[in-house]
Amino acid sequence: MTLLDIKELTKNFGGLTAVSDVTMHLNDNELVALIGPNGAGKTTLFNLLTGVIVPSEGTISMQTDNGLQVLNKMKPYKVAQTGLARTFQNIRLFKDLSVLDNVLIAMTANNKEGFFESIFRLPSFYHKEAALRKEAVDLLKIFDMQDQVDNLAKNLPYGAQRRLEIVRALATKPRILFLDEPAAGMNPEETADLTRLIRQIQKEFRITVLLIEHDMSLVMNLAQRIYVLEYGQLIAEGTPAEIQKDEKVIKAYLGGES
Ligand SMILES: Nc1ncnc2c1ncn2[C@@H]1O[C@H](COP(=O)(O)OP(=O)(O)OP(=O)(O)O)[C@@H](O)[C@H]1O
Repeated sequence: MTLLDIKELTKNFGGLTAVSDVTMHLNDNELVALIGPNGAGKTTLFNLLTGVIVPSEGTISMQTDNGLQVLNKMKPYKVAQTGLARTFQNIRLFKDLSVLDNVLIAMTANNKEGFFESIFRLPSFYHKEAALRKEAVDLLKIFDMQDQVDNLAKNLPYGAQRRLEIVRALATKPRILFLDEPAAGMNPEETADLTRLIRQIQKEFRITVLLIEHDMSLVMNLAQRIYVLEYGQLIAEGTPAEIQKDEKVIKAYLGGES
């Protein structure tokens, strides 16, 4: 089933077309990669899909519990409520808060009830808080971070900060998770761990994952399907085996790296 449908999407910045007439889709519970050389328009596409910027043309529609919704002009928090979550290229944690608080904030951002319970500290507030804490710790366990719950985010090693970002995105219970260069700056061992984790969370939470990544071993190991962007245009779509053989891709991207 198609979960996210993107039709003829274009974004102009003045005279520059950063994303040009892109049509693509994401199916339920699939793991897709978006690759392309520097400046190809990958981050701009993520920003369009998550409501950070508004498209110049085209449509983005998402299959939600309330039927098909057009996301084009929605604010980012509204887009998030339809079930989209993302991480950013540069780490955006609350660095002076604990690991656990970072996750709890992400969880409660989507929790609309409980105003009076929390103001008056009713017993139900404490029950809910205990349940949320357990849920947060369970999530952190999957990422092998259960021993770091009380550490400040800023004191975590770099790889752990990146993992915490993914935990925070997952804490919002998304149907689609966008990961912007999740392995950037990681060493090979951390990248291998991350590859396993991404596969595990996609299966366990039955979510769709779209990731931007420059690390080709991660992409080829992990993705079921790959889209390739060059100068804002989609130049190829296919399985990792197909993409590795694609003449246009070799010329535009992979060829440049070998
Ligand atoms: N807010 C903006 N205003 C003007 N130009 C922009 C803006 N954001 C991006 N661009 C331009 O759009 C093009 C695409 O940039 P984008 O960051 O989306 O590429 P990318 O594929 O994510 O690159 P990288 O792999 O280096 O992160 C680039 O030429 C960039 O300079």
